[in-house]
Amino acid sequence: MARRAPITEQRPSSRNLRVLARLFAFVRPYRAALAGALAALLVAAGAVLGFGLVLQRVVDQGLSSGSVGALNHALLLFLVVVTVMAVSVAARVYLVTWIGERVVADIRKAVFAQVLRLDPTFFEVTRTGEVISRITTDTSLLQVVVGSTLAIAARNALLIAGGLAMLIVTSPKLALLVLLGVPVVILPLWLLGHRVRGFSRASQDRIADVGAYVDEVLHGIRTVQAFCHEAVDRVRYGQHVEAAFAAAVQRSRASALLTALVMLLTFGAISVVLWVGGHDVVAGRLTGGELSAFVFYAVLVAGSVGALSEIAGELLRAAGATERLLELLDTEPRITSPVHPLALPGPARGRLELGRVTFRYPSRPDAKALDDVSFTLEPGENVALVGPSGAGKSTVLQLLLRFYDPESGTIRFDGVDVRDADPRALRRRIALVPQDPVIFGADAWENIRYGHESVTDDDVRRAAEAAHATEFLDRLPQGFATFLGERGVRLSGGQRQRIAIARAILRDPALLLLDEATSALDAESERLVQDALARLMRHRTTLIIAHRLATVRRVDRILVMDRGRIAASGRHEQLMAEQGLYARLAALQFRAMPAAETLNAPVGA
Ligand SMILES: Nc1ncnc2c1ncn2[C@@H]1O[C@H](COP(=O)(O)OP(=O)(O)OP(=O)(O)O)[C@@H](O)[C@H]1O
Repeated sequence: MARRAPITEQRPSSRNLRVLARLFAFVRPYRAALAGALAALLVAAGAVLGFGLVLQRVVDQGLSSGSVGALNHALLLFLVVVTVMAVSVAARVYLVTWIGERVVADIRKAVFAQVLRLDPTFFEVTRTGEVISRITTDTSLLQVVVGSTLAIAARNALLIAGGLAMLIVTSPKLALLVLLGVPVVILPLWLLGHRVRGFSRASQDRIADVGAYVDEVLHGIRTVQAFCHEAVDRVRYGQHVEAAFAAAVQRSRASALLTALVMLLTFGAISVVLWVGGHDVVAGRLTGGELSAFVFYAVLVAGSVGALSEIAGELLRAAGATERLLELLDTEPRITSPVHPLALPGPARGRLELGRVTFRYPSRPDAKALDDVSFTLEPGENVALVGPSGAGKSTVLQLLLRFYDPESGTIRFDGVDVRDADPRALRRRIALVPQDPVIFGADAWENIRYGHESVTDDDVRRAAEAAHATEFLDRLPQGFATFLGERGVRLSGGQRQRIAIARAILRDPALLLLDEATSALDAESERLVQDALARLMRHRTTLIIAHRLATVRRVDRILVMDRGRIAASGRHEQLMAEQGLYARLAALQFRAMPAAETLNAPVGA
């Protein structure tokens, strides 16, 4: 369980704004809804500003004049403004949330589709938990931002602009006073706000650590328990949690201080305005209504400035999340289809040719996993790969499926260099029966049909019969409709293999890749699996990583691999007679464990 590097570090915020602009590309398809939301936003902001005027009327005409009619009139106006505001706010909330949810749904789909395109190298250098967190947490963060924060920001910006205008209209002198006071209020808040944001980021990173640790431990929970490692994990997890707590406390402290400062400074400023304005009212230079309206606008502007600075942090966080998502969307898979892929000749014959293939795993550039490997599989030929652990057998299969490209040399399938073909077309002609087949959380029909959705139930059943899988599938509670996989019925190793064989039978591939299970099955399962495999391999080009004597005896040819090279090739008897690596492996294994018949233990053990 090696720790792998996170994909991105935090970047400076100047890039973040550009990133938010790119996010707009996802909003563009919903222009109509966006226009509606903007209109609602403008009307609502207008209504709020209108309140000040209504207030001024209520005080000057209703209250000061003592006329009940004027008061009624002013309050009626008040009700009209309230209604307009309520309706426009409702429209704004609905439309903006809708856009947010819609955009996030689109981004989730785009990111997931992208992740499915990426090649194994990406997953080797990226923690799975991190990819999952990008698709879930990062997109949720975006949803909050697109679905509310951005609208709140726009609303506050409008209120600030409109409020300032109304301040000037109501009393230019007091407005000038307020404007002079703004830097005094804003500067300390801005400075402290900056610190709070830094703490928030630190706190988020700590929370990500907590998540990553849980992910790692839960994935390896059986190993953790088998090695009685729980106490160590408990302590380490505790440390991560405490670090997250400490970071959160630091953030809360700064943010509490910020809140107090906001209140003191804004209300202090308002009291100065009230004091100066009050003198003007007493001297008759200003009406009571004007002063009321002025204070209303001043509070509105100050509140909006405060709200804007608060959500600035959230916007930055969202910019970070967006950047990580966009980076994922921009990642180009290393294995791609050429612009004009060569069609593989039809009908498929299943001829395979490796010419001087050398390959290193991108994550281990210092070691050659395959070193100048050449061999040919003629159509219909059954060939076994044997060799000690780490010899490169699985690597050959990975390259044939084109999960990686060789560093030098070529791989030809039916005469076409696999790099010139569409990888999907190539993979459709190949079936892989892995050592430990994956069973998905679906019923048996779907598990066998996997990747071959168009075939009928009858075909699935026939494949299952040929794979000796009907025997156990029919005995399940709901037969083939029984839910298998993680949260369904757990299948035994032999049963999983037979499902995988049924899958391969259904694909009817030109090339069959088989990674024989190392663990010994009971005699009955073993016989059924071997029998199913034998049928599948008949008249079909097959490359099999063989661990069993029964298998190597049956194949046309054996390739012995050692340290990334082909050390020898031939039939079992021939290789035994050569007294080389194969004979040594065989002697060690067959003498020690004649029943298990395992071939690929380390040499010289
Ligand atoms: N994803 C990977 N990244 C880096 N190195 C790898 C990766 N997979 C395998 N290797 C290395 O490549 C070499 C060949 O590995 P490979 O899995 O092909 O051996 P193998 O013959 O199939 O062994 P086994 O019988 O134990 O499965 C080994 O040294 C292994 O450590």
